[in-house]
Amino acid sequence: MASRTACFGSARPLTTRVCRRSLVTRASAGSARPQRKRPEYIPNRIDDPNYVRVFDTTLRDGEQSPGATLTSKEKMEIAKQLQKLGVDVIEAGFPIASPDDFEAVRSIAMEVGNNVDADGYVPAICGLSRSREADLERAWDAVRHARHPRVHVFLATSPIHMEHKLRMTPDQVIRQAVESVKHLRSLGCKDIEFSPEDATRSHPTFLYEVLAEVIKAGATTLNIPDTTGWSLPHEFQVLRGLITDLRANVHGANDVIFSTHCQNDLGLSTANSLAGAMGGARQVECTINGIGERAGNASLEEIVMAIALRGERQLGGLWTGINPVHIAVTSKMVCDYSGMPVQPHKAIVGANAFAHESGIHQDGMLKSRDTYEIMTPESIGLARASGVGLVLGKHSGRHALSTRLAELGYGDLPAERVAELFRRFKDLADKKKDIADEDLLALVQDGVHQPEAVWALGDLQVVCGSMGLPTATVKLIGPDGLPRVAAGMGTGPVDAAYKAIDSLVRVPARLVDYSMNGVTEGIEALAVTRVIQA
Ligand SMILES: CC(=O)SCCNC(=O)CCNC(=O)[C@H](O)C(C)(C)COP(=O)(O)OP(=O)(O)OC[C@H]1O[C@@H](n2cnc3c(N)ncnc32)[C@H](O)[C@@H]1OP(=O)(O)O
Ligand SMILES: CC(C)C(=O)C(=O)O
Repeated sequence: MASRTACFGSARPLTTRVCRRSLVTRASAGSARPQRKRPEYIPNRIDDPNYVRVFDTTLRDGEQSPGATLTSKEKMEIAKQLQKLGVDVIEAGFPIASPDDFEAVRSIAMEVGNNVDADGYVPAICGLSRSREADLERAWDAVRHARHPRVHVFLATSPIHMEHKLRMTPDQVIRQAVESVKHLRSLGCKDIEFSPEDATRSHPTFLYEVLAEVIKAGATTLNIPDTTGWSLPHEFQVLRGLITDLRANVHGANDVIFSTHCQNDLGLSTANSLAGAMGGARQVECTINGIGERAGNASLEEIVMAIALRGERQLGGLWTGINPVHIAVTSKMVCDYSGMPVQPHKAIVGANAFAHESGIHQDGMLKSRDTYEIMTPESIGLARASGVGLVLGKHSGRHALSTRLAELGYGDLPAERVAELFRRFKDLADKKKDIADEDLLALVQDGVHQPEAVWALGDLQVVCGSMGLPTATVKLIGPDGLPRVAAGMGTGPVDAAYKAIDSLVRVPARLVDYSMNGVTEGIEALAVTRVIQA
């Protein structure tokens, strides 16, 4: 236990240093690429043993999210953005699914798949296919004009899928998998990914057998899909054993890349993907914002930032070619085009990911940002909306309020005035969830321009509707501090209230005009009221 504490104690500052050096520098350099040059794209080999390929499947698995259909134009825009982000492989769709999907994959392969970026890099473009000749040919047709065309063929290997869905015996599955890989080879495809669907619920010896056979047939990437999100991270790490066995026993297994594809049914997709990478996978499949079938897929931004922040020291030196400064824009684009909103507390890209509402946190942030932030918003391409991202609300303290007031130009208010504003701010925050800048300005200006109160409002009750006369009952606290109550009737609720007030203050007047303009937004908004009496 003692050594564990020591380990965590010494790791934190180092992590922060890594973050500051490798991310903030990169973020401030705008669109600069990661400092290391990523290895050349070779289908079955990566020349840097620590480099993890990022395979983005937003346009395929992501699009399988119910309600997330993308048009071809939107897919093209996203693909271009994914290239900017630095993904290694773009799975652009499932070409047999529809003529439109075929066309989307084909045009992405032609355009993005041949667009050499400033560093001489072009992403591989991949099409998904079932283990059927017509599918394979359609997928190959769609991607073949890319500089690095890839076909991803899948066939389920778990007993439940083989028996109930495919209605095939294990022998038939092996034969069909091998024939598919060979067929792709015969078409001229040299970059072949094979996925034993539902791998994590497959029998380990059968899984081994299928993988060994497809390696011999010519597959270049072997993906281990956790199709139902069933796996636990420590189980995913046993991938190391599978890889070691295959490499020791199967000719050609040293020249293939292993991959993860983790669904999020138990919320473990990021953890499983990282465990897989620790186990030897050098490709991670993921989607922007974690969208995907059912509970979604592993989230690209989570995996990438975990590797960026912790890869150097805690993940054995792993790194990716992603330039995190493009994450925020990509996330927003996918959110807008897919219509899949990002939950506010989503890691990395949620609206609250860099927001601080509690007084103690805000105090810490004001003193030093790394008290509560392990990365900067700038590192993922977000400009801070204001100051250090403080959200003022009922848990905020004086430090945060004074800082925001100073940022709004009220840095020289006397201490008593700040104390009074703090009290009114807390009252308002009890009624209103977030206090916006406009709320604060209204509070400050209200105090500055208010005449001194002689009568104070105690309570007010108004009854009005389509039946009868509007009536108001008002309780006022007089100059002597004593309460007085009166009722009035009027042409409307405001007129009735003023009639009641008039009867108490005994300054006869007639309501001439009344208007109310919202200063802030929402149902708890502050408003400016204008009353003209004669
Ligand atoms: C785990 C995953 O995410 S896999 C990807 C899932 N994505 C999608 O399904 C989206 C796109 N899909 C589609 O547009 C359609 O399902 C199509 C065009 C692919 C197929 O449509 P249909 O021919 O009408 O078949 P349908 O979808 O109803 O049924 C699937 C068939 O494929 C078979 N099948 C499923 N997986 C595979 C596979 N990997 N290889 C070969 N056949 C398969 C099923 O057993 C079933 O066969 P059957 O018709 O002989 O019973
Ligand atoms: C096609 C495969 C990789 C897949 O999406 C899954 O198994 O979830």
